[in-house]
Amino acid sequence: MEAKAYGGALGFPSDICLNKIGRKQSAFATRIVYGMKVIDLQCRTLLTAHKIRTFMGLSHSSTTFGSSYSCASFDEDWLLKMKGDKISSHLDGRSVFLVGMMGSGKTTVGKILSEALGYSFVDSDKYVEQTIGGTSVDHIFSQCGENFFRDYESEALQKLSSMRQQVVATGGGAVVRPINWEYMKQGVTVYLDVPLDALARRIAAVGTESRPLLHFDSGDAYTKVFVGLFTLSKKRAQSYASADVTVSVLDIAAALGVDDISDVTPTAIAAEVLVQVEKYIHGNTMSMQMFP
Ligand SMILES: Nc1ncnc2c1ncn2[C@@H]1O[C@H](COP(=O)(O)OP(=O)(O)OP(=O)(O)O)[C@@H](O)[C@H]1O
Ligand SMILES: O=C(O)C1=C[C@@H](O)[C@@H](O)[C@H](O)C1
Repeated sequence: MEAKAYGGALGFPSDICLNKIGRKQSAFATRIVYGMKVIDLQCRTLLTAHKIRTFMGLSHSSTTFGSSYSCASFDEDWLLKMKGDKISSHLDGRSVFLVGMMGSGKTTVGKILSEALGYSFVDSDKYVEQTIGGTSVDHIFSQCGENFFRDYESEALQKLSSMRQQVVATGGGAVVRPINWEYMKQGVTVYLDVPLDALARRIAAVGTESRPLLHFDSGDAYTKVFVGLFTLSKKRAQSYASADVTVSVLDIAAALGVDDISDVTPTAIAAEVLVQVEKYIHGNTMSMQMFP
């Protein structure tokens, strides 16, 4: 959706994608990325984005980049990249492991995050599938059982933990084996905390074919998925809490002032991950300085 915003007041035309939510998200990304310099940066960013687009011959389009979410606009991506470059240097090559329930956005957010950090993206479920000759997770579960899958999952995490500069989207159940934490803690672990209701809505919408622990034969998809997720989350809550960093989508929605958390874009979540990872790294550095 196109909208004249900000730019007009500055004396240049703006066609940046800013609908009602998009405007809030864009402001939010700016705010959380750069703290107090909000207004100044919004203006500079939009001006820069405008200049770059003019240079690229895009000044009359409402192009969005890298995402099917219409609010992930050019300025957000640019800000995210700036922030990602900074955090990347602090991470010193350490990987980021995203943990969370099925459907929490580890893959979607992880891809955005990896681009911002200049890291590779790996999906540990896909890694396991490739190791076992392209067999799907669903097929592995049905033919060989969950334990068989978990063994390969642990092996995958061990291998991935020895690599650097990767954003790893782990399987939803990777947190249940304590040994996996030893592997993942070679990097920074981030828990994406999304309410079960939103997860159930997302998963019911796409189906459960690729999610063997949530299979159902018939009936109301949402309710069955919700009940399945509820049971799993009860068992896993403590494990997820072991992550170095928690990013709560509810908190982001509250900061944005939006009622429906489905209005919180993956880009806004990725931005918040960067902010929380930075805090975590600084906290660790400070305590190392205080207690040498
Ligand atoms: N912030 C978001 N808002 C709305 N939908 C989202 C958001 N993030 C992810 N989704 C959608 O939710 C579904 C699940 O996302 P994704 O595959 O990234 O989750 P996941 O944590 O990797 O899941 P799994 O562990 O089952 O592989 C996808 O259809 C995706 O498009
Ligand atoms: O939550 C889980 O236990 C799972 C999540 C998926 O990512 C897959 O790893 C598999 O379907 C199991």
